[in-house]
Amino acid sequence: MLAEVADWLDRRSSTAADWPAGSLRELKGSTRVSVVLPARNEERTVGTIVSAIRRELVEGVPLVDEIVVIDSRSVDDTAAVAAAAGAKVFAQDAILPRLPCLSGKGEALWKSLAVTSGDIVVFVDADLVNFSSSFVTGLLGPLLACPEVAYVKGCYDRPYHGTEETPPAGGGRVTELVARPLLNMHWPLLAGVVQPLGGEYAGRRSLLERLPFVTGYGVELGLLVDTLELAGLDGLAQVDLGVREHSHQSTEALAAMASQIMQTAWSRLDRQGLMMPLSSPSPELTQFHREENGHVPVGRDTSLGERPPMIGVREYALSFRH
Ligand SMILES: O=c1ccn([C@@H]2O[C@H](COP(=O)(O)OP(=O)(O)O[C@H]3O[C@H](CO)[C@@H](O)[C@H](O)[C@H]3O)[C@@H](O)[C@H]2O)c(=O)[nH]1
Ligand SMILES: O=C(O)[C@H](O)COP(=O)(O)O
Repeated sequence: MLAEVADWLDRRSSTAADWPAGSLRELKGSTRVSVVLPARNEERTVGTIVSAIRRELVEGVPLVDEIVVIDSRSVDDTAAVAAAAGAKVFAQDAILPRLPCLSGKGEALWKSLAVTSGDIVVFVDADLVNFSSSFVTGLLGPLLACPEVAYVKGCYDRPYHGTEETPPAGGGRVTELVARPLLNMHWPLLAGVVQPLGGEYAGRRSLLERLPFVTGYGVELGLLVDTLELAGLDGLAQVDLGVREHSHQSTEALAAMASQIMQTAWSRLDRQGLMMPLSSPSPELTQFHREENGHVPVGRDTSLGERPPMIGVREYALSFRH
C-alpha cells in the first residue's frame, strides 16, 4: 500500500459511533440533507428502512430533510410500501421524461439528483436487512464536520452464509474478486477503500452534480474513480458502519455486475488514453447452462450507458423539482 494511502487512512477514517445524531444537529445548521434509496422490487425491506429514518432522523433528531425512493421499474409493491412509510416516491422513468429512458441502478441515482434538493445527498440501498439509522449519521458526520470532505464511503463487515462454526464473512464477492484487484492495479490511491462497491455513501451536491454517472452497476466504481480525479484523495473519507446484510444475487447475476464494473474501469482508463490500441470491450457475456445435452451457451447483454454531469441539465432539472 502506498504511504499516501496509509496516511489517508489515518486522517480520513472514523466510525459511526464517532458521529452520534445529537452531535450532528448543530453542525448541520442550515445544510439540507436528502436521503435517497434506489429500489427495484424491494417491498420486503424498503418500508422498514424508510420508517427508521423518518422516526429517528426526521421526527427524532431532525437531521434529514427529505427521504426519496426512486422506484426503479419495480413490479412489486415497492412504491406503495415506501410511500406508506413516509418517503417521497418517484418512478425512475418519470423523471426528466424528455430524455430517453435508460435502465439500472446508476440511472436511478443520477435521476435522484433532479428531484432532490439536499446540499448533501446520502445514498442507501433499499435491500438492507439490518439497517440502522447510524448508517446515515455515520455518512453525514465527516461531511458536516469537515468542509474539505466531499464524498464519504461507508465500510462494514459483510456476512455471507455464516454458520456457528465459521464466522459470518466472505460477502462482497464482486468486490473481492473484481473491484479490489482492479483498483489496486490501476488506481492504487484507492486501495484504502474497504468497500468500493458498497451502496451506502454520501456526497455534496456540488460534487455529485459534476460527476458523470454510468447507468448500471458500474456506478460506484465510476463515482469513486471520478471523485479521486475531481476532489483528490483528501476529498474522500471512509466511515465504518459496522455490519451490512443484504439480499444476495446469484453468482450468474453477479457475473453481469462484474462485467459492468470492468467496462466502467475500461472507460476511465480509455479516457486517459491508456486503452487506445485496444478495441472497445464487448458487453456481451456468454454464460453456460447445463442441459440434458451438455453446456448450452446463453448470451447476456451487460451493456451500460453513461449520463453526463447533472450540472449540465440543471436548468431542466430545476423546472422539474417539486
Ligand atoms: O436496476 C436496478 C438495480 C438495482 N437497484 C437497487 O439498487 C440497490 C442495490 O442493488 P443490488 O442488486 O442489491 O446490488 P448488490 O448485489 O447489493 O450490489 C453491490 O454492488 C453494486 C455494484 O457496485 C452496488 O451498486 C450495490 O449498491 C452493492 O450493494 C438495491 O436497493 C436495488 O433495489 C435499482 O434501483 N435499480
Ligand atoms: O458487492 C459485491 O461484491 C456484491 O454485492 C456481491 O455481494 P455478496 O457476495 O455479499 O452477495
